[in-house]
Amino acid sequence: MKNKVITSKNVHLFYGSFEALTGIDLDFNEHEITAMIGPSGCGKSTYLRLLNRMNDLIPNVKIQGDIRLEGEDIYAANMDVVSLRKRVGMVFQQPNPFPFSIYDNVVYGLRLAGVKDRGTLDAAVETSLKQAAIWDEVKDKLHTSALALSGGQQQRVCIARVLAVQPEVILLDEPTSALDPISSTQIENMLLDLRDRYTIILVTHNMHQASRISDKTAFFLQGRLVEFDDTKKMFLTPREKETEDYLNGRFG
Ligand SMILES: Nc1ncnc2c1ncn2[C@@H]1O[C@H](COP(=O)(O)OP(=O)(O)OP(=O)(O)O)[C@@H](O)[C@H]1O
Repeated sequence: MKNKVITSKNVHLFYGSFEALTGIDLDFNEHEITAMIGPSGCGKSTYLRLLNRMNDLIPNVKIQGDIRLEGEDIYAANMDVVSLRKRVGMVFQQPNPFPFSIYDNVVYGLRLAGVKDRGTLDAAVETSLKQAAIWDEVKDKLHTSALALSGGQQQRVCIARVLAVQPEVILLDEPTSALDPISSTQIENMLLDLRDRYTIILVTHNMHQASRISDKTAFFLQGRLVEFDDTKKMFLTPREKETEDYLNGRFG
C-alpha cells in the first residue's frame, strides 16, 4: 500500500456566495502522478491551489474541510505557509522566471532560506537543472538571463527552481499548454523521470497527456469530483456516464 502524502476530506470552497468546490474527498499517493481533468471552470485549479494555500490571497474566499500533508492539517493556525509552499511547490501555466540569471532563478528559494555557501548553491543548481532535463542546454550560460530562453526552456528552469528546495509534492497547473509539442513532450518525459522522487499533481486539458503520464486521474465537473481511479481504468472503462461523455469529447 502506498503512503498517502496528501489527504482531503469534504472540501468546500466559496468565492463570495459562489460554491466552486462542493465537498471533495481526494487523496494522493507518494511517487504517483495524478492528473486532474474536467471542462473549463469545473474547479480543478481552485482545488490545486488549495493544496499549498494559494487561494488564501484571494479576497472573500471561504474554505471548509480537512486537507492534510503527511497527516498535518495544512489550514491549522500554526501551519507556516512559507514552509508549506516549500514542501508543496507550484508550477504555473505561463513560465514565470524572475528577470534574473538562470543560476539566480534556481537558487532563489535556497537564498530566501538563508543558504549562502557557494558550493551548496552550485551543487543545487546542477542537480536541479539535471532533474529538470535542461542542464546540458544551459550549463554554459548559467549567468545569462532566464528571460532569453525559449518558453519550454523557461518552464524547465521554473521546474528546477521548485526542485531546488526539495519539495515533497509538485503541483503543476497546465504546465505545457503554452508550449510547442516538442517542449511539451520534454516536460512530460521529465515528469515521468521525477515520479520516483516526488508526488506530482497535474491539471491538464490534454487527454493524451493525462493518459500518457498519469497513474491516477480525477475528473471534476461543476465543482464536484465525479470519478477518481487508475488512469488506464478510467480511460478504458469509466464508471460514470458523465466521465465517459467527457472523455469522448461530448462536452467540455
Ligand atoms: N478569484 C475568483 N473569484 C471568483 N470566482 C472564481 C475565482 N477563481 C475562479 N472562480 C470561479 O470558480 C470556478 C472554478 O474555477 P477554476 O479556475 O478553478 O476552474 P478550472 O477547472 O481550473 O478552469 P480552467 O480549466 O478554465 O482553468 C469558475 O466558475 C470560476 O469562474
